[in-house]
Amino acid sequence: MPQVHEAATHAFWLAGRQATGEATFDVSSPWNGRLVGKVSVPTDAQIEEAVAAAYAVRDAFAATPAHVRAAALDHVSKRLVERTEEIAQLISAENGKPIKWARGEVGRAVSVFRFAAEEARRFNGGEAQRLDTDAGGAGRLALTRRFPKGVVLGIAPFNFPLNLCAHKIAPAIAVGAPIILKPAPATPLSGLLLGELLAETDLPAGSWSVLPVPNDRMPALVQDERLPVISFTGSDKVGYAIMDSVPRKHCTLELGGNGAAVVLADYASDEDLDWAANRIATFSNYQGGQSCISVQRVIADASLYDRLVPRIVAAVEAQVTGDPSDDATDVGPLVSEDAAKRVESWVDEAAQAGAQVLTGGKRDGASYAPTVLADVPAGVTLSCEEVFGPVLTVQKVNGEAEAFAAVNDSKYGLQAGVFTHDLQTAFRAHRALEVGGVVIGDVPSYRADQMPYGGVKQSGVGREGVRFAMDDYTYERVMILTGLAL
Ligand SMILES: NC(=O)C1=CN([C@@H]2O[C@H](COP(=O)(O)OP(=O)(O)OC[C@H]3O[C@@H](n4cnc5c(N)ncnc54)[C@H](OP(=O)(O)O)[C@@H]3O)[C@@H](O)[C@H]2O)C=CC1
Ligand SMILES: O=C(O)[C@H](O)COP(=O)(O)O
Repeated sequence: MPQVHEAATHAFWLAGRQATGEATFDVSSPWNGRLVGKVSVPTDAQIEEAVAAAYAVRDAFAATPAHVRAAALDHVSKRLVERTEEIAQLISAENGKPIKWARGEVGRAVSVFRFAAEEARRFNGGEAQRLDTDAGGAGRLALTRRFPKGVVLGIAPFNFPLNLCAHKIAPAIAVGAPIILKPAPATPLSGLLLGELLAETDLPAGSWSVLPVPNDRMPALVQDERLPVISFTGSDKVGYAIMDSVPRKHCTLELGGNGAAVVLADYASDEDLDWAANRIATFSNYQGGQSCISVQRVIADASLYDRLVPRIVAAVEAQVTGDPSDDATDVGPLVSEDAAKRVESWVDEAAQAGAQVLTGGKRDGASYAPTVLADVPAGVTLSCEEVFGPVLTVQKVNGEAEAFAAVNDSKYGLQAGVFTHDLQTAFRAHRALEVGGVVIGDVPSYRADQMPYGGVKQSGVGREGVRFAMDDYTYERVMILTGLAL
């Protein structure tokens, strides 16, 4: 069985090579407090060195042949496959994520790098447009290709310590944009391990760095004019603070959500309700609910509400909680005891305001029991904010229009799931729901890594998903050829 590098001091990656700074911080398991590793913190001079190197290499990197970038991406993908078990254990140890979900995350990162390799080979063939549609354009042709906007600053959160780093790095390499990645301080080890794999490639020095920069030194990096693109995943509070502080930069913000699963009247057979209940229970609790597309709100038609809710409660109670390293565990701890205390306070607030706790509602250290609430009053925090914990609310509605209005009654708009068999309803949902993605016949928590992913309203701006992030990191530059025999 491969071993996680216990309590080793992890160097960071400065312009493609390992380096250490003057200080370190500890990374501990949220499950048992065990020290998982120590991480070296870059000094100001080292951060400057990484930025200067990325800036200096930007033109050369953009001009790298596609096969070089694709080969590097393929290499990382293959090495992730080879080291899957070790990396899954690392994710599980630093994040508290159950090992089966951690293995799934590594599998997704394998795909992200593979998709990026494929896209790198296809990217920028150019698009020709004849301009002789008017007399003034006779003999003229526009050739449009995309070029990097510049060095990318990627900021990743703790909930998918590997794959959300992959979603920043892989598209940047695919387009030839240098990237400086800041992993989340709670879970930096997976992002640093990605550096090990990148260091095995022929990518030019300076084209990538992984720097665990403390937050108090982030504003300077965010303001740095040599980094014109910021790709951030995390809370709306921090994301918008960053964007507001640099209004002239290109910011992609992938922020929170309070994902809704709608169960409509036609989804009423016993088989339908069992499927919906099981999917809802699984995906309100996966990664302890710490995914911005986890199910937070169930919006069920009144005609089936009384048959659905007991099934959901039973399926939630069947979730296996406990040690994240155990293959059988479905739900582990949250990222920290503070996070679990916050979830506890929101559930307690809702209960005091009249909500019924149908199951769960208990905390043990950093672990919070999978929880279902009904009759949650509109004004409480749980009704308005992203809970980011293993908690779901159930709500009764009359008909499709009321259900869709309830989904849209949120400041967030990331993804929604609609359980229906009706094609017309599916199209109406697609048109009516103010979200970045509508999943028909399943929960909102489905993300394929190659599809466009991102939100509207407070859920963010811009799209990730390999090709879409590549578009985001680049801009169109047109070349007009003249005097041609078109
Ligand atoms: N959309 C999503 O997937 C996510 C949503 N969230 C939501 O956010 C809540 C809080 O989680 P949290 O991890 O604190 O999320 P944050 O938004 O605070 O953190 C996300 C990333 O941004 C970093 N960061 C924090 N402050 C700054 C800053 N001023 N400048 C640059 N980078 C900064 C964080 O580092 P550091 O950890 O040191 O603060 C981390 O790497 C969650 O409960 C959840 O509701 C969180 C994570 C992901
Ligand atoms: O499945 C995923 O990739 C995540 O849910 C996306 O990450 P997010 O929770 O940060 O959106």
